Amino acid sequence: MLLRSLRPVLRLSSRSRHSSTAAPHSHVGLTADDLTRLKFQRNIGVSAHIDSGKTTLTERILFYTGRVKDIHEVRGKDGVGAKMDSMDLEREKGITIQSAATFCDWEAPRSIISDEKDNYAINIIDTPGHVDFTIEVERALRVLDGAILVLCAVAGVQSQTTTVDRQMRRYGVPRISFINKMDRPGANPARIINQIRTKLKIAAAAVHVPIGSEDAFEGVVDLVSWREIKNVGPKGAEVTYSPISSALLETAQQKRTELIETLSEVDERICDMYLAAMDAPTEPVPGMPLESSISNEELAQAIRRATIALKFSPVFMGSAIKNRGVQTLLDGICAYLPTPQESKVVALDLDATPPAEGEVTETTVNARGEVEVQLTPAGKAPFVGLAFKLEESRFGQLTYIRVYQGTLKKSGTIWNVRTGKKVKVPRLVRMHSDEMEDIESIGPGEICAIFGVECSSGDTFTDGTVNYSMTSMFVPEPVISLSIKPAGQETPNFSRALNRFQKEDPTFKVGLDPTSKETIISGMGELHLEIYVERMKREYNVPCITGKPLVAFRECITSRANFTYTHKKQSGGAGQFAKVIGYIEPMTMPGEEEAAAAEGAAPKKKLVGGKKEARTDVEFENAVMGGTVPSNYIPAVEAGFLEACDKGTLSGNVITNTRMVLTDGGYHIVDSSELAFRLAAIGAFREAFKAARPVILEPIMTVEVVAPVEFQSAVIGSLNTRRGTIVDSEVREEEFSCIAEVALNDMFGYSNSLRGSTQGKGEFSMEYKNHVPVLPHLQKELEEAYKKTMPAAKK
Ligand SMILES: Nc1nc2c(ncn2[C@@H]2O[C@H](COP(=O)(O)OP(=O)(O)OP(=O)(O)O)[C@@H](O)[C@H]2O)c(=O)[nH]1
Repeated sequence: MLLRSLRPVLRLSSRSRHSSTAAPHSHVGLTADDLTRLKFQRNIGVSAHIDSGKTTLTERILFYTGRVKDIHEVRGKDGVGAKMDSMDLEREKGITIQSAATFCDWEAPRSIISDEKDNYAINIIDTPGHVDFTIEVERALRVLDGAILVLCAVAGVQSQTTTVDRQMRRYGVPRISFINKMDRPGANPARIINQIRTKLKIAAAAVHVPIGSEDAFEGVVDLVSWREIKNVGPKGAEVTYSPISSALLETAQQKRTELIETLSEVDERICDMYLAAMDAPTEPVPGMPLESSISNEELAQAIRRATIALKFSPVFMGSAIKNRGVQTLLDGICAYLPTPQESKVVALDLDATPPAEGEVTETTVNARGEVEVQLTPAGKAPFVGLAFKLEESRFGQLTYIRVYQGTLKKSGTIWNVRTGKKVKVPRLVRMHSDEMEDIESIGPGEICAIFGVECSSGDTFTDGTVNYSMTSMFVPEPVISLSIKPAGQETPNFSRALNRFQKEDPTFKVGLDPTSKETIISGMGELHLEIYVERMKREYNVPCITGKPLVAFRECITSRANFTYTHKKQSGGAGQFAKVIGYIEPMTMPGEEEAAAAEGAAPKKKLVGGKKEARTDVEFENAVMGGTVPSNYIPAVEAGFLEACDKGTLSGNVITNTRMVLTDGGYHIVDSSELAFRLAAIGAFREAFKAARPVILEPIMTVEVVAPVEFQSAVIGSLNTRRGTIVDSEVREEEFSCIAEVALNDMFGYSNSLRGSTQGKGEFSMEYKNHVPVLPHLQKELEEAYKKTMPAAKK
């Protein structure tokens, strides 16, 4: 079927005017071998809010699939720690910091009720839950075909669940929801499903009914295969199947009907079957609901179709820690999540030029005017792979690659599309957390790692016969920074470590404060930076002293302002002359763009791989007519504008959301130069900036606090004193949660204060929401503080 669906696309590219490079190779179709391999291949991620049990669940998956011999708990008493938390810091803190890749094999039923089994190969990436490490989730989802969204049976949809949901939408990743911790007091799956529907706005329905609750949670009724599934024996390794007991039959019938009804809203085929069953009810199969004319297999197919079409999420239930429901989830992964062939993967053809305006062509061009090609996961197609994660290992740089088409071979040669460099693949491995297995070659749809290849995160590799680039990942801007210096003598290890971290993690940035000459590191939160400072000490033997964390303020304008500026210098030798006329204006009103991004809109960042990364939050437009500024000086004006945007004049922070339009100007035949135009642009911009009612912006965070109910007023009181706005709160049986929006600047020291006010029982998480203008008194303070750091002449 896929061959059929791909064919039109391939034909289109071969017919298209410009896809001369793409066309011949695109004809490489999928062989029978490819089809079989892909059918039994799954690439999935495990993502969720902090502490939902992702690592505990992955540990079970590895145990039941035979990848690890025993189960070790996160912060377990045996002191070993979970396999996927391989860093010492992760094991000490009991949190996942880096995503870890592994793979396993699973024998899943051939059809939903069949006793015959097929062997599936599953690549799994366990991702961190903490928002400070969100880039890890971002890059994992970029290369995965499906995901398990883990939710706590008590806490349900939490702040980071919504972030992960947004990331899944951004990359079009279908997901199974897994309600974990069904053993907890207060577990309430119906409430969680309702939250998935209302808060994540996706159709969802249970495919399970729990058997027993809290401590007595024993297993599930599977509504599709219509039987009870329980785990027995040591570590729940044995799975037993039995008919549904009479006590649960009625609930199961209702829930199966609910499942079919929910599916009918998003899948036409099951809707027709459901209506037909309603119109002419057949004699119900004893013990089955009314619409029993819909077979188990038809129901399973409908779930699969709707899940892959991103319209539905089947909800599984279990308790990872009590070893319940994990094997059934594995069966679900194989049954409902897509094969690599079913995920549409698009690359940019850098050799193709987009068709002229008005030209009728079948070339696919995206919103940025780039020509897109669809990749075919055929083993014989030209190799295309994406380096999505870098890691320093004992043997040198380890680069994780998702192979999209073609085959990657050990000792083969590959091209880095961004740098144009040819490199040999000295060693090819499959990763199992921090262990690896050497392999000779790897086919499309797979995830592997290569050694000793210099590249950056996000680079595309090909076999050199195609010039394709995978589109970029969304990279959030840092919100916090601090100064750092070695505690002792500065050794080369200091900059070596910072360079490496920067290369591995695009959300970690290193800069130099031009005034204080201090090294400044910035990132996604206090924990993010704290982890890197700790790693400097442990991995590079460079203990460091850090300054107070500072919020990443930004500056922007709020109105339009015109400029007419002449840069003139006549002091012996050649003179300098450049005149620029135009205006600056806000691109959107402050906060608007972030709000759009928060809704899951396509990221505005340009390519990370393939072309040079460029700023897209500021814009330059050349509207000069009649050559009053010769075209060879225009790039210099743009460069001047961008340089001016690096440092605002209010507080020295980066300027954002600003467009400069050059409409007119003047030049001198002898005295004009690129330098003169660059300086003119800087001068013009600074002058117009003052007139355009500039403001300083600060990051606002969405903060979620969960604590026992008795501390509710203490928690709300402390959020109020931090100028927080409570946007949502929920009281459950014993605990309550509340969501507030608070300026990051007011959140310093919050973890200590929360610990104090809740006897250590409260937990919080926060994530970046948007930047908004600071209050006038803070703006004044920041401006004054900045003026004091300026040399006297510049004030
Ligand atoms: N009651 C109960 N506790 C669980 C269950 N699964 C995990 N836990 C506990 O929840 C805590 C967090 O588990 P992890 O597996 O580290 O969660 P995580 O989502 O990987 O955490 P991060 O990666 O740090 O976000 C640990 O103390 C686990 O023992 C479960 O099914 N029931």
